[in-house]
Amino acid sequence: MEKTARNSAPQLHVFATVEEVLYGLADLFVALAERATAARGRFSVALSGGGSPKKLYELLASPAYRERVRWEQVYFFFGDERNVPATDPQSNFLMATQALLAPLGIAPTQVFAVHTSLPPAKAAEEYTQTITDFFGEAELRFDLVLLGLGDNSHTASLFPHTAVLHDATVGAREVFVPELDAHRITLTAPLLNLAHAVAFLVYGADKAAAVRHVLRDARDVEEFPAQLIAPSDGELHWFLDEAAAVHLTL
Ligand SMILES: O=C(O)[C@H](O)[C@@H](O)[C@H](O)[C@H](O)COP(=O)(O)O
Repeated sequence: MEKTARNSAPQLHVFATVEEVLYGLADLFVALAERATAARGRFSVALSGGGSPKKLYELLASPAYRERVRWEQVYFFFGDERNVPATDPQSNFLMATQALLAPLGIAPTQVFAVHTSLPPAKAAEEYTQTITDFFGEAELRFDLVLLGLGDNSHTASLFPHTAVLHDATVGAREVFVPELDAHRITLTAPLLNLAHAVAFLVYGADKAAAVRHVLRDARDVEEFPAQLIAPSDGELHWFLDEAAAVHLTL
C-alpha cells in the first residue's frame, strides 16, 4: 500500500516493503519513458550507482518489465562513477551492465560511460563534452536522474564539505563534471536539477537518519548535500520503504 505526500517539492512514495518500492519506481520509469519518447523520441536517464539500485535494474530487465519499455530509444548515462577500471567490482558501469544493460542487450551506442581509463580531470572534461554533444541543440535536460542516498546524506558523489557542492557552473551550454577527488567523478547538482524528473531510491533503517536530515531538518547543504537536489522545472520523487521513512510524518 503506497502512502504519498505531495508538498511544495518532493513527492514521497512510501511503501511497506522494498519489493513494493522497487515496483513503484519501475512503474514510474515506464511512465517517464513513454512520456519522453512521445515528446522527444528518446529517453535519457542518468543511472545511480552503489548497491540500492541493483535490484531495480534487475527488475527492469525482468520479464515483468522488459517488454514495457522501448529500450532501443533509451540512452544511459551515469550520475557519478568511481575512478576504477570498468572491470572493477566498484564500477557503477559494471554493476549497471551486469544487472540491466547486458540482460536487455542494450547497444553500446546507447550507453555513455565515464572513461575511467583517462586521468580523472581528463575523464571529467571528456564526459562534460559527451553530455553536451548528446543534447546538442536540444535542451540540456535528462529525462530521468536516478539517485541514491548515503547514510551521511551524500548523493551521487556530492559529499559533505566538498568544493563540488558549490559548483554552479552549468550555463547555457557548459556543463562541468568536476573531478571530486582522485576517486570519483560526479555530475553537479545544477546539472542534475535540470532534469525533467529526479527519483531517489532509498530503503533500509540505516538510511532513516539521513532521510530525516535531508527532508525534514533545516537546510544545511554542507552537512546534507542531497538537499541540493531540487529540480528547477521538474519532478522530484522519493521512493522509500517504511524503515527509511520512519522519521517522516506523512
Ligand atoms: O556511486 C555511488 O555509490 C552512488 O552514486 C552513491 O551516491 C550511492 O547512491 C550512495 O552511496 C548510496 O549507496 P548504497 O545504495 O550502496 O547504500
